[in-house]
Amino acid sequence: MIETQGINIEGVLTAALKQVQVSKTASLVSISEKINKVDRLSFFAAGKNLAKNRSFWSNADQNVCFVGIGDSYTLKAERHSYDTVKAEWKKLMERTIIKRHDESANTGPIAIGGFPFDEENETYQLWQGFEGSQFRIPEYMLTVDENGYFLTTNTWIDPHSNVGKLASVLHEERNMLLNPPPQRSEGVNPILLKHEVDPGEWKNLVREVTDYIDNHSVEKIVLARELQVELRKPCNITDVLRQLLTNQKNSYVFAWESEGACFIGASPERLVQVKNNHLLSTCLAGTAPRGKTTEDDKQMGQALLQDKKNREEHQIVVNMIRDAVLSCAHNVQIPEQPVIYPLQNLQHLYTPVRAELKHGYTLLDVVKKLHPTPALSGFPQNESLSFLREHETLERGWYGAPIGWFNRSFNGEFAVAIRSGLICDEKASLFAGCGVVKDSDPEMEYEETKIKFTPMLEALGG
Ligand SMILES: C=C(O[C@@H]1C=C(C(=O)O)C=C[C@H]1O)C(=O)O
Ligand SMILES: [Mg+2]
Repeated sequence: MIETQGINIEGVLTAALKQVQVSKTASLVSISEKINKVDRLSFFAAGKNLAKNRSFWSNADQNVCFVGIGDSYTLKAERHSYDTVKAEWKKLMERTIIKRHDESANTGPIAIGGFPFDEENETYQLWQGFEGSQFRIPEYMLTVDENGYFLTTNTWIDPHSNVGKLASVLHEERNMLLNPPPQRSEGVNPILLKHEVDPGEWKNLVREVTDYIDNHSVEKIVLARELQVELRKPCNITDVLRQLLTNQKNSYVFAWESEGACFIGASPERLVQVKNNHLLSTCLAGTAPRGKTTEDDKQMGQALLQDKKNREEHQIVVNMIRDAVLSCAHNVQIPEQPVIYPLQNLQHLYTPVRAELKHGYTLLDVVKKLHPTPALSGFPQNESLSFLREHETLERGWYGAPIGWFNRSFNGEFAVAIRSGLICDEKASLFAGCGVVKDSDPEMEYEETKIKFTPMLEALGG
């Protein structure tokens, strides 16, 4: 018999086998337990020996963290993603056997993944492996939260499974992950080449948008651009995560590997969190650099709070999120004025939105209502999306889209995947955008996007 930290895996699987032999269908078995402290990045790095696809998520307060190794199941949807994912997840949960030996709300079968920025977009040159919406339940998932460290093991069992063999494989792999060799940074991997994709054309497009806003009933359009980077050696994702976690406070840090590529970033923008019907969303738009001295910095923050153009950019987001949240929640609370949200390289205008979800709505319904907010597409949503489809040459893929997780009862959280990049070996494409309103100046918007590349550039060693 194999015992791990008080949990008898073979026993759990034997009981599960009896169940599936009665139902005659395969089931996902999800076993979670409390474990001793393990370094999250060492766990992530050790996972490379076991599986191609790893996932990483840390919330902005760094008190909820998931590290996923492999996929025991991947949910994919190309169309009507939110409804499809929701329905498929419910079906999967009905045939999942859950054994929990812990007190955390963040263990058991958890789906980690993302939606595309625009479902209508079907050209996937850059984004191979990230087609449509994809959520995975990792084979092994480390949870780190306020209650401690937990391991969830997710495995399939069918009426013919050899439980003894399965248990011994799981045991061996878990041992490997839970006793990882200590991780040290591989050192600097210098950036050899930086290539901004058509900056001149991009500034022209900003001008075109301001003209367009003057002549149409559109208030804001968010334009994004790409910076291509080449490193000396293939990128070490663990090192990039370490940099982001250390330097980008107040940010969600995420990584999602697929087909040899990794989408990774440190986003300050919460889309929505749902915890037992409590909803928390965020309006984040309006940007200024950080000052060099404390005095300077404070003054720049004050100037941002009073700047007409940035306040307009921000207010458009607040209005839309308020309407979207009102349609599915009550007790909606939104402060009158934004405050400053400070980041390592820049500061934003920030307004939190709190509410109670109405009966019948889930996290995914709210994501559907919110995405894309005017912080990422513009306003009105349809008009700005049509403009982007016609004029933006960048393939946004998962950039600017909801990325996050949810559990069996649809508690979870999504961030907006900005300050991010897609890395494949020694090559990376970084993305940054900005809200263009009628008073936008192409040069200033260009500078704004330039600073938005810095979190990823610094993390890559530039
Ligand atoms: C689009 C991005 O950021 C968004 C645009 C902002 C702005 O224009 O002021 C600020 C925060 C984000 O909502 C990005 O970082 O790529
Ligand atoms: Mg802006």
